[in-house]
Amino acid sequence: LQVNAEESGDDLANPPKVEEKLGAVPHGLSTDSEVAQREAESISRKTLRSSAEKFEFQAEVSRLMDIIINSLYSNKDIFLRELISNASDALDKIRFLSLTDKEVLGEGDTAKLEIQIKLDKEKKILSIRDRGIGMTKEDLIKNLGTIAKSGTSAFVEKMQSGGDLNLIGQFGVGFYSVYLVADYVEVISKHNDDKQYVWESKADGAFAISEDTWNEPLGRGTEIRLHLRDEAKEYLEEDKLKDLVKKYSEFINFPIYLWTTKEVDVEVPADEEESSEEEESTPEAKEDEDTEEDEEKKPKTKTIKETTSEWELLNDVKAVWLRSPKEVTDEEYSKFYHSLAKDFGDEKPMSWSHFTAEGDVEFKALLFVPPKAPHDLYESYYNNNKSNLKLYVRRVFISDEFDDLLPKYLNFLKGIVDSDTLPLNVSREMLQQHSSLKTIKKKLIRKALDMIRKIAEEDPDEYSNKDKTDEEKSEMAEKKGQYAKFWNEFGKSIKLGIIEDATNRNRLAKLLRFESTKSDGKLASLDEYISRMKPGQKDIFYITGSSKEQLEKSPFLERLTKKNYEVIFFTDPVDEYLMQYLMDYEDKKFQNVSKEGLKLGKDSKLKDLKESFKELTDWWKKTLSDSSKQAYMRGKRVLEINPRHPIIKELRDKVAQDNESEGLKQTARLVYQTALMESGFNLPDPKEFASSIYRSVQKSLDLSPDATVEEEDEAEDQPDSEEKSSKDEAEPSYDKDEL
Ligand SMILES: Nc1ncnc2c1ncn2[C@@H]1O[C@H](COP(=O)(O)OP(=O)(O)OP(=O)(O)O)[C@@H](O)[C@H]1O
Repeated sequence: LQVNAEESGDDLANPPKVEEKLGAVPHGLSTDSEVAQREAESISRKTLRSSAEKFEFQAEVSRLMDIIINSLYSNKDIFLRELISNASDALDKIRFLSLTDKEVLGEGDTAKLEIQIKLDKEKKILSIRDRGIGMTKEDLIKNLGTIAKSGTSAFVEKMQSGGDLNLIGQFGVGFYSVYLVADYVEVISKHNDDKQYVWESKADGAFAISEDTWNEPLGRGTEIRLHLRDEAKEYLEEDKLKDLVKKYSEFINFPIYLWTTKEVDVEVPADEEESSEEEESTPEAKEDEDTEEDEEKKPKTKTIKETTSEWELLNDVKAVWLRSPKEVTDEEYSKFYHSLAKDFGDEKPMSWSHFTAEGDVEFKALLFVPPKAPHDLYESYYNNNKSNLKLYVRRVFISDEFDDLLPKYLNFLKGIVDSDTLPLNVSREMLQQHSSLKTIKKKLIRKALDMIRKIAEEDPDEYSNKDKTDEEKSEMAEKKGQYAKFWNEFGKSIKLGIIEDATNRNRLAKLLRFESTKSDGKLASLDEYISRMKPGQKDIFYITGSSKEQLEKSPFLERLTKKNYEVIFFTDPVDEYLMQYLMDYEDKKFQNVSKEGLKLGKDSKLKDLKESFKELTDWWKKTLSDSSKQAYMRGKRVLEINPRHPIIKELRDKVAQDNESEGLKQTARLVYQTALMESGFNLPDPKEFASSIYRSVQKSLDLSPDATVEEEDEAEDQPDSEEKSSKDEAEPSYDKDEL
């Protein structure tokens, strides 16, 4: 008998009620046994189970809950999407584990990856259940109360300064929004590694945990029961819940079911007495006796109302990124972004890029530029490589914390990547090492930078739209000011990109914006700067400082503005650092106008040349003095250098082209090293070497010191000291006599 009982799963000491076995009692909602237990303990919703283990919430969490429970915030709906999103995350986690171990899913209903919502109008309970990963006792204690996440205090601060509760999900504390609508909450959870537990709290500073011996076993997963406040009764209406799921959770990748109850008309056999009574009491029946007689031969039926319940699927499980971009509307993209980014503000994403990459590595991706930067974008910038992209492999969610899918400076982007090329049944660590990731990253960067460039191109404030049709112009009007908005939110990321990403430096420099002496209070780009350069102006001038106002008073600036040169204001603390990396743009060098010895116009080339040779000569002299007797002896056999020497010729050509990539200094060093090698380490006489190269290069550039050091009109305007230093520099500092 016992063996049979075990097989059937029945507990003889505690036989389940017939209704439970048939599933007539809505799953997991308060059962009679629980009510009985609670009544026996004389516990009302005002007290927690006396037998439970009690815990105090961490102080910040407690403050957060106080804020939520006392909030007058009118949009209380948000709790549902937060719970559904948590349920979906838990399902993603178990599905991921099942890739390498099928057993974890269990069998029968437990293996169904779905979300169920049930309402109990009588007891005013709304419950949401998932068959996700579940929580162990320890998880319940840590996740729902004792470990405050970094977002907790940030969110509390935000709320205290009038922030929007709607953004709760972005701070990673979405669960607590349940207290917008409930005054008592139970979380029943079963993890594969532990027993089933109940967490409960009235948001009064404490929560309790008990091993669950009275509810229906969940198999695996979590059920959240919200005991709704009186003023939140609307969440017991099926239609309200259907609307909310449609509105907020349309893009959840697991089926969401609602247990719906309907009254339907059912034909049932009418009983004999009833039908004869009816016949007698109906006068018309007598009149139509003939017809009635005919009908009497048929079985008598009647229509009655019957209540039936069934699971109704509320969402269409579709992956937006798998659809063709032509089929997806702007509104759908926008809604998908909100659900993906847990950003339920009113604003649309600034832009998106939906594409399929083909070739060796195939993947689909959908990237978004959010309307606003998240609160903690730069907080842990230097030790956080995690991108905000969700990685899927063949529709299966793998991770949203994948390292290095995008470079750090693009971490403000949100989106998903779904690859068919990556393997499914390997660990996250192995996937992280997969060679295809490099290709994916490269393509994502390219697409991301294109998407940002388009924000600028479509912004009428950025480019003249005189060649556009009226229709195009009205479309563009919507995008007015978008790039300035982008720059305001994410400009720093672009600057960090210029610093970190040498490969894409030029592309990123195109996206750079700044104010300048000629930008008229607006933002300007480097291309605009170049288009306004004076004839003969070779360099891009900039000045750095803490504010535009302070810089406008700078005497260095005055010298240039007098001559109508445009000067860029770099006022962000990161700009100094940025300019160490951004050496040139479109063959134009950047010149800091507050550096000593600034030359305007073509003389800067000569200055560079002189600097190169001075450096070269210094280095040379040092080499000579450092070298041993042997080197000195070698040096005595002087290498004959003449202008026709191939190395000298190469140097001349490079200087004449003003080859930016090599740089004069590097070229000079290179030439000297090569000369050394070629001469078999016979060191030439430094004086002779320097002045002969100098002379020959000068000749080829036709730069006679006297004629070119200063533009004539400039010399007049120079303050005395600068004039002097310019003149000094006019003499080659490594002329024979000086050396
Ligand atoms: N249904 C659930 N199944 C399993 N674990 C859950 C469930 N709901 C919540 N949790 C756990 O509780 C934690 C806290 O949830 P909470 O909603 O406050 O934050 P979050 O899910 O991390 O972030 P967000 O609010 O952005 O969704 C989660 O990180 C998760 O570990």
